[in-house]
Amino acid sequence: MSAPLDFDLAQQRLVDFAPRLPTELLPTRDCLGRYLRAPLAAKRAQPAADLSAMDGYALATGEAETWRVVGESAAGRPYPETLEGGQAVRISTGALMPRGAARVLLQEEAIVEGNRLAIAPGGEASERHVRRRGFDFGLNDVVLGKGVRLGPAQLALAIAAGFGAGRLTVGRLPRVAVIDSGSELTDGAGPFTDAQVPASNGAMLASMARPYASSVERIGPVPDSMDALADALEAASGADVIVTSGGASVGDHDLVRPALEAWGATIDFWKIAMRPGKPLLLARRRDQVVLGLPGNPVSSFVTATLFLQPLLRRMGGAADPVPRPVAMPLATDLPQTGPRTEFVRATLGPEGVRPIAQRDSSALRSLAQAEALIRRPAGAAAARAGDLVQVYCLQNGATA
Ligand SMILES: Nc1nc2c(c(=O)[nH]1)N[C@H]1C(S)=C(S)[C@@H](COP(=O)(O)OP(=O)(O)OC[C@H]3O[C@@H](n4cnc5c(N)ncnc54)[C@H](O)[C@@H]3O)O[C@H]1N2
Ligand code: MOO
Repeated sequence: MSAPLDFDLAQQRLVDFAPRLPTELLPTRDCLGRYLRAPLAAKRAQPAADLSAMDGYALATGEAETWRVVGESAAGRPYPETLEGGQAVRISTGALMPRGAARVLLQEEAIVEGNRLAIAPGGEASERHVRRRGFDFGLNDVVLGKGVRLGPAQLALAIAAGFGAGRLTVGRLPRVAVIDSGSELTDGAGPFTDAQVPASNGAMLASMARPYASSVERIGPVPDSMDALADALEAASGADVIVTSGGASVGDHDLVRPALEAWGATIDFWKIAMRPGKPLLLARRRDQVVLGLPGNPVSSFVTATLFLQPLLRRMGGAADPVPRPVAMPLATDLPQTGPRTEFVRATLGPEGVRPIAQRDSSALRSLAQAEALIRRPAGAAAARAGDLVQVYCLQNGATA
């Protein structure tokens, strides 16, 4: 029996193994959640000209005690003339600085009588209130790199860079099929016998895949038989990624691995030195990737966070598909760890990250409370409150 693979090596192997799907040219408005497959160079500068950052008055360059207000520069309606010495214009936030002006006086610091303008005691006209042309980005600057995910802020940047009515080169997202496997599983409405278990993993995994997939199909639940698994794999033949849950361990009814081999898949790895999630399996048949996740619900969730979502991100074109932990102080002590990298459910608070006492890998209530996973190295000594630990923040839905 081969030793379980080291966690980091396994994650790296998955990233290297993942095939990149072809690119598509999509209207920018349809690109939310896609990964750029080519760097984006700005088609305009932002701002395109010097702007006022505040509401007030743009003052002509040169010294003066008072100024004459000769007009207005409003957003979208610039002042058309060049300011002469001693002249000023009313200006709004975002409006173009007129030619011949370099400083803005805040309206709170202005004394205005008719069209005469003076600086109030303690006030100061300043270049700090001017946003310089191109300070955010210049023409042809690369504003978004290859492999960046287009979330709301990135889409706003692409639109500001001149691509609002254009198209972007993005990766196609994978089609995903999720198979719940286990003869105890049911998706019926009940009443349930004691031997039946609602197939909750399928719904959980499908919702974890959805942001990174073009479609998610659920298959099953499938009973523990080679024939039923063969039929389910066949039904998933249109998917780029097949995710199974359950039947991954070593019991007599754990048939996912032999069923995959009988179906013609090549197993890349099976078993990782992580807790929970040891019986994780990665396989491939032609262009299809199969990720076999353990059936215990917490093991399924943890491996989906650390392997399934990175796999989907990578196939969709992500440059940086693996979630990165951040260092946070522990709110309470943690015991030493065993021979596997451990992932401990936790909540977040002002004092740091607080481990949840319930560690059983089937316990869904504690999973539903979790806002984070603490990552602890294999063979680590006990940790004390206040020690820094590595933390993955989860988008797990329980808090606002
Ligand atoms: N002798 C050994 N036994 C086990 C080992 C081992 O190394 N030697 N590994 C343990 C570990 S670690 C895990 S994790 C489990 C996972 O094994 P499987 O992937 O084969 O999972 P199942 O046995 O099919 O199910 C485990 C548990 O989860 C429930 N389950 C399964 N699928 C779903 C689903 N879709 N929705 C909700 N709940 C599900 C299932 O009913 C079981 O209770 O094996 C250990 N055993
Ligand atoms: O490693 Mo299994 O995934 O306990 O729980």
